[in-house]
Amino acid sequence: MPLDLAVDAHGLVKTYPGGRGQPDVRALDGLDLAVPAGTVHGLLGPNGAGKSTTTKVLTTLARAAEGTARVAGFDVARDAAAVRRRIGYVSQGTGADGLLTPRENLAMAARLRGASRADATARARELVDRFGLGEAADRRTTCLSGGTRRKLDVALGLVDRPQVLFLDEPTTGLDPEARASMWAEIRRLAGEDALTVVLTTHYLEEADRLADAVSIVDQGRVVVAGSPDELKSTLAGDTLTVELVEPDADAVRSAAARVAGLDDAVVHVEGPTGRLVARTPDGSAVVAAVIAALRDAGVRHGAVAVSRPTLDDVYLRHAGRSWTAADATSKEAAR
Ligand SMILES: Nc1ncnc2c1ncn2[C@@H]1O[C@H](COP(=O)(O)OP(=O)(O)OP(=O)(O)O)[C@@H](O)[C@H]1O
Repeated sequence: MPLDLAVDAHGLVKTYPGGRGQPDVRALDGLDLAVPAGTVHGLLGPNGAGKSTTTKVLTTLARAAEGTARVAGFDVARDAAAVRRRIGYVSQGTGADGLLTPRENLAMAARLRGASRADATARARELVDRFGLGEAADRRTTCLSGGTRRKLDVALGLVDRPQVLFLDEPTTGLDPEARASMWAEIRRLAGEDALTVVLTTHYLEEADRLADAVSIVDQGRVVVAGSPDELKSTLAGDTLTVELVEPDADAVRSAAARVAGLDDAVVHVEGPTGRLVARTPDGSAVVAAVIAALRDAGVRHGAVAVSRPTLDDVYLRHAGRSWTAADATSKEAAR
């Protein structure tokens, strides 16, 4: 493995038993991942894409049936203990004891990892300062806001001074202000300590704003990887979005197919409303033709927008379905 890769994984496969006579679930289906040391890497994918399973394999909590992975220079299967000494892992649930204060939680975590009482107290103080926990550091953890509790979770992942920190959905459930504050914190951590951060997220905006590079995961594979800007710049042209009223999806699709210069058209219907999203080399040149084609097909429409590519469009191009549709499908499947 090149020394500058903090994570280097090839062909990871992991299946879970389906249960109740259902077929097995292939959660990872040949997943590759390369994360340069000192960077923030986003594992981005809709619900059920395989992000958490990837994190579990890389943190030695689960074993892949096939493939290899090295983290901080060590093989996750053969040198699991060496990997564990070099990583921090913050899962989706909290690891903090609600009855203790953040300071006590941090000191206890350090003690559990073998620190003397004095060292544990000093490490807790350092992390309290670093995360700006202030007076919240000495209040019972259950009394804190969601954002502060999540910061404590991240601080707990850093008690052991890891080289690689894995964060599973660090901002799910946080309000926009707490989310922005967490983003700033993660960026600062990576910048100041040459720490490598691998975070899973299903927020496109989070990956776009925070990550040096992203791997877009879909159905257990990485469908495309690169910096958010690189990925977006591979998509020339514009995205055209037309809001629809009580649409008949087939009629919209065939209307879109009749418009020259409209690619990757996807129709998303949600109850009485819907949306047509398509790629086009020049949005302003096709707007009139799209509206005319929809009218001819008897489809009522609302606002029409032309925008520059987003990561949503990158996902659409590489996964063959829109992000919203993929998320909706996996939520449906989970019911
Ligand atoms: N313990 C398990 N037993 C059976 N199936 C599982 C188990 N854990 C995950 N799966 C399935 O494996 C697939 C990948 O799940 P995973 O949790 O890795 O996805 P994810 O991208 O992290 O999704 P989310 O954002 O919802 O956490 C899904 O189909 C999921 O239902």
